[in-house]
Amino acid sequence: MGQRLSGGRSCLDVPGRLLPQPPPSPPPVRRKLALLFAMLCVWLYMFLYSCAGSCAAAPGLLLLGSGPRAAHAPPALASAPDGTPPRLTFGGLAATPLGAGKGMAKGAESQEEQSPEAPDSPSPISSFFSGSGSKQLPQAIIIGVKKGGTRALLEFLRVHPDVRAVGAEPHFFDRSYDKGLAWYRDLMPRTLEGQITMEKTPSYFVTREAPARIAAMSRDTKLIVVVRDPVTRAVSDYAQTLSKRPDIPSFESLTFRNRTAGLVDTAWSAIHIGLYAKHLEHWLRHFPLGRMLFVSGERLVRDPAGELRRVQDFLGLKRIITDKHFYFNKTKGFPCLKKAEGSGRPHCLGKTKGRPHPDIDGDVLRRLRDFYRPLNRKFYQMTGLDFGWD
Ligand SMILES: Nc1ncnc2c1ncn2[C@@H]1O[C@H](COP(=O)(O)OS(=O)(=O)O)[C@@H](OP(=O)(O)O)[C@H]1O
Repeated sequence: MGQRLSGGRSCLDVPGRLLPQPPPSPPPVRRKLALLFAMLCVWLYMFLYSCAGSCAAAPGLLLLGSGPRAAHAPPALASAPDGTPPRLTFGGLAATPLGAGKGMAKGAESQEEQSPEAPDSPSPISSFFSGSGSKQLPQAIIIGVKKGGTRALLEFLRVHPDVRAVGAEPHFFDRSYDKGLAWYRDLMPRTLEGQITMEKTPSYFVTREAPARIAAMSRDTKLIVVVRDPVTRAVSDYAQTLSKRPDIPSFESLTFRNRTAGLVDTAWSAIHIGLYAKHLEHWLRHFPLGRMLFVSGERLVRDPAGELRRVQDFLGLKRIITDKHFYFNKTKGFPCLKKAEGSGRPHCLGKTKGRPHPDIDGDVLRRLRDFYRPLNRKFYQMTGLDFGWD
């Protein structure tokens, strides 16, 4: 103490810099700069927030720069005033470039293989906005059919800024219904005002309980069914199973209950799914035809923009997805996106879409065509659309 006080210094003599001092007031220029920066941040936040719903709709910004938006068009397939559906022909359409298809074993699961085109992880831009908006139950569902081209349709639709969709198949109305609608809603991506929430689960179309369950959620739900020649579809289904279980019996032996008698085994799921008229009857007990849109799987390959136009009209969306969004990839043998949603890079569907189909005995295919013909005709009548499979 004495030491500290020596030299004539007391505690009171400690230099001012060691005592608590009030913070120096920032010079006016720095204060103004800080204020300006804060205002800039607020403005930037508001700008980006509004962009999530509106700027993205401008094709020149986040899409392809594909020109002005087309005007809203009326639904292409509105029913006639007397309730009879209009007739639209898909006749003369070529089958998929790879021709005849593939199938699956009796009772085989109908879940889509996990593939890169079923992304659950949001794109960087969606992650940025993941905090905004709210989760809604889907207003539109792609309910089928398995191997019809459902993944291609959903991936193409996702390019639309007003469509938000779950990547993986939720299988809520067939496998997880007991989990409840809150669970289902929680699977959905967040949407902003004016955006449509969608999902696809192709097995719904053949699930007996699905129509009533979806109607109980909302009778206004829009239902999309991608249909494909049931014979090619069956072969495609078989090829999928064969790729996982190479030891399954031949397509020919699974097709018939009694080959000599020409008795087709309708219990085999690859055949059963193609009984479109029968499945549609169940849906029409719960939904009017006007709530359903039938997309031609063949035309989705041949003219994706044409089918996407019908789908956008049906969903009440602006016609933003056009032929400018697609190119034909010769190696893949299918149309691909010039710029995929989120990445902005060219994007084809993965290897599990567009597989080579095994060779099937021509006589078996002919007999299957004969089997499906009357059912296809009934389906054309019910939908008012001729898909040209015969
Ligand atoms: N653009 C494009 N690229 C690749 N594949 C396309 C495309 N458009 C339609 N398809 C056809 O989609 C068929 C698979 O149908 P799904 O996606 O409905 O299959 S699944 O039920 O989800 O497993 C798939 O069937 P396979 O050719 O038998 O593999 C394709 O023919």
